[in-house]
Amino acid sequence: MIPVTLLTGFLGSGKTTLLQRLLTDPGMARAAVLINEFGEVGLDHHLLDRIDDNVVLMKSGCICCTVRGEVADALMNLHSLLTRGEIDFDRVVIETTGLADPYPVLQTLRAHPVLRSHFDNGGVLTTVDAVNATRQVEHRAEAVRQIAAADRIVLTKTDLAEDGEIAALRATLSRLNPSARVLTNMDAADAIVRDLDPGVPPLPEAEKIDGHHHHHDHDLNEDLGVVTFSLTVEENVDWTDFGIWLTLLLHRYGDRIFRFKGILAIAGEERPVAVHGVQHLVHAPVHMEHWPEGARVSRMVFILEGLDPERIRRSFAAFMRLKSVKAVA
Ligand SMILES: Nc1nc2c(ncn2[C@@H]2O[C@H](COP(=O)(O)OP(=O)(O)OP(=O)(O)O)[C@@H](O)[C@H]2O)c(=O)[nH]1
Repeated sequence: MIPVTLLTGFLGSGKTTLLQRLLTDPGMARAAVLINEFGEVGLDHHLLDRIDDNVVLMKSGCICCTVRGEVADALMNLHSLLTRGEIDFDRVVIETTGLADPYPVLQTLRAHPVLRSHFDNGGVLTTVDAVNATRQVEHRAEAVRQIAAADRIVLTKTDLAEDGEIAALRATLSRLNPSARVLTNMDAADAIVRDLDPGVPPLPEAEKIDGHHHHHDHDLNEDLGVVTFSLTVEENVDWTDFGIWLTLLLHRYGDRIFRFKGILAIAGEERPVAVHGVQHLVHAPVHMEHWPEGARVSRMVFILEGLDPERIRRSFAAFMRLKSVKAVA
């Protein structure tokens, strides 16, 4: 399986600049790059030094309508070139336009009948502009979605921001997506590349979750805004029931669930099982070796938009017939 890393981030947040730097790392020597740009004529590829057969430019008028098809076609092309021995690559990086929601691309990778057997989720890397992100997060839903979907965040333009601004932004990021690892443009390319594949998603430490974060988003015009919250359960969870509950939940509210991650104590399983997903998409569950912090307690984290966390807590407790479900504040 070939990992596909999604490089996303708001307009002008430094995706191309970062990509250019990452491509100098030996770990990226055999990366194929897809660039998906908004607008008639792509420019970004001119900015990348390494223009060769492995860099494919996708032009996309309206990202929402065409991204799935374009990405799928481009990956299919890459794969047939690979099997014919015309090019060689061991990973793919897709740079999306600054206005893209990463979710459709993740979903394409997962659901496409052919792609799903060749390509794997290689993680979402989101660039966050230390100078402008605070404002973007307040006004633009895409910016929040990109941060929520991230496995790794790279803070860019930290050289232009005050220490206080950076600290405040880090606090905002850890509320919006407590489990994303945050690096900066000051980190060496190899440190960022080494860290690309998400593997088992790290869950936030309990103390990092600070309950309900209310964030007003003018575009969404939802009273509740974006809320991050977590649930803990002491009793074992029945895997089949959980699957049904999660399917029903995502079917009904997937659009409003930017991200969820969980470590579950499954009845009949010694080891913890990690689950995670983005909107309607659930990644394959992973068996972990150890319980983080030693305790066998199920924990789930949700990043919601316009959805009352209490509704999720109640539905989970009722459907699963569990008594010990707590929302962590
Ligand atoms: N000072 C400074 N400037 C940066 C940094 N990263 C990016 N820039 C500048 O910010 C501008 C936008 O960077 P790009 O890499 O083109 O951003 P992008 O996210 O690819 O932009 P779009 O594709 O238009 O969304 C360029 O002028 C970069 O030189 C950084 O870490 N520090």
